[in-house]
Amino acid sequence: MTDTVAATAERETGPGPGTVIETRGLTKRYRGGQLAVDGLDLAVPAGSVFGFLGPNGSGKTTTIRMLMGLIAPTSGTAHVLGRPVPTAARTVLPQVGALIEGPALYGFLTGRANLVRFDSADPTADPRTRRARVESALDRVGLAGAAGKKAKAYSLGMKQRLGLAAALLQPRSLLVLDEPTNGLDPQGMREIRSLVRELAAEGTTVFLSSHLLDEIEQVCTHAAVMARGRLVVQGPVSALAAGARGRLTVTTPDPGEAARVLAAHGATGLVTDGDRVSAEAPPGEVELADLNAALVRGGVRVRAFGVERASLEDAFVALTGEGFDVTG
Ligand SMILES: Nc1ncnc2c1ncn2[C@@H]1O[C@H](COP(=O)(O)OP(=O)(O)OP(=O)(O)O)[C@@H](O)[C@H]1O
Repeated sequence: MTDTVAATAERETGPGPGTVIETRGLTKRYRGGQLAVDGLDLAVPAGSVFGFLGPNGSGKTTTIRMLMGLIAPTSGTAHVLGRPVPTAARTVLPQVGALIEGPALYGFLTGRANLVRFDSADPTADPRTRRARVESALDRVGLAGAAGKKAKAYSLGMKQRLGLAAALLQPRSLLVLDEPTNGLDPQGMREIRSLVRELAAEGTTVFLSSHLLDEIEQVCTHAAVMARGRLVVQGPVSALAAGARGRLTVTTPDPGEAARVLAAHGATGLVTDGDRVSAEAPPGEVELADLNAALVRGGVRVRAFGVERASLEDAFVALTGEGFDVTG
């Protein structure tokens, strides 16, 4: 209700003060005719870690490229930090750190020398304080020890961190990261995720795309879900997951009987897997204790009984009717 009122007010006055990225009807049709992004209305709140989630090909990179002024939308509008893009891209983008499609590094230069190069390419960067900025960015991403090595000797994770260091040479109000953990090993993923959390704790809004649901659940406060170029849903991660009901799971040596009793009590979506029987969690008015009592009355020996919290994956499946490639 409140959201509707706020959304209406926003529509009349342009982007809200607390919104760092906002799009209206943003659409991109590539020259070949492919409709990559279709009428996208995105609202990224300031201070959020915003996950832009969707399977490969759902339009995430195309959206990010429009937000960064790299390609023009076919129709619709986009505002970044309150300014329209691509029109105001030159004034707004210096405040945005971006890591898109892997950093452009020179393999024959050291990590440090790569950063010096990035910093020198920034006309607003004072050369007298360059060294300090570079060292602080290296330190920030945990590369101070490896700064003297050539970039071609870096692991993928280190290259990704060097790219982030480049994005962090200047203080940024917004970081836009396209699949920042793609191709990284679990350790590399953990490092990037903890860095994202640290940056967010300092007040930087982070917008990151991912096709990994568990990643979004681990680091993001908010998320938008894309499927085939369209926005499926957006909002706080907790609310998205809560939108899907969890699953009731019974562990028992009598799974056949348990399934029969649950079905007799109206349970739907029954799945039996060894000694575990699960079903859609019943609606709120059904008292779980009564269901458990019915199982016991029916002669089912219950080892464990409970409702598992719904995950964002459950929400995605419920919303799109599609499975999700969770492991990448
Ligand atoms: N330059 C292009 N010309 C034509 N079609 C394109 C172009 N770039 C992307 N597409 C198509 O647009 C759709 C959306 O692609 P996009 O790269 O934005 O998705 P994505 O969600 O970022 O996926 P991925 O993670 O695989 O990059 C896909 O069907 C893709 O094939």
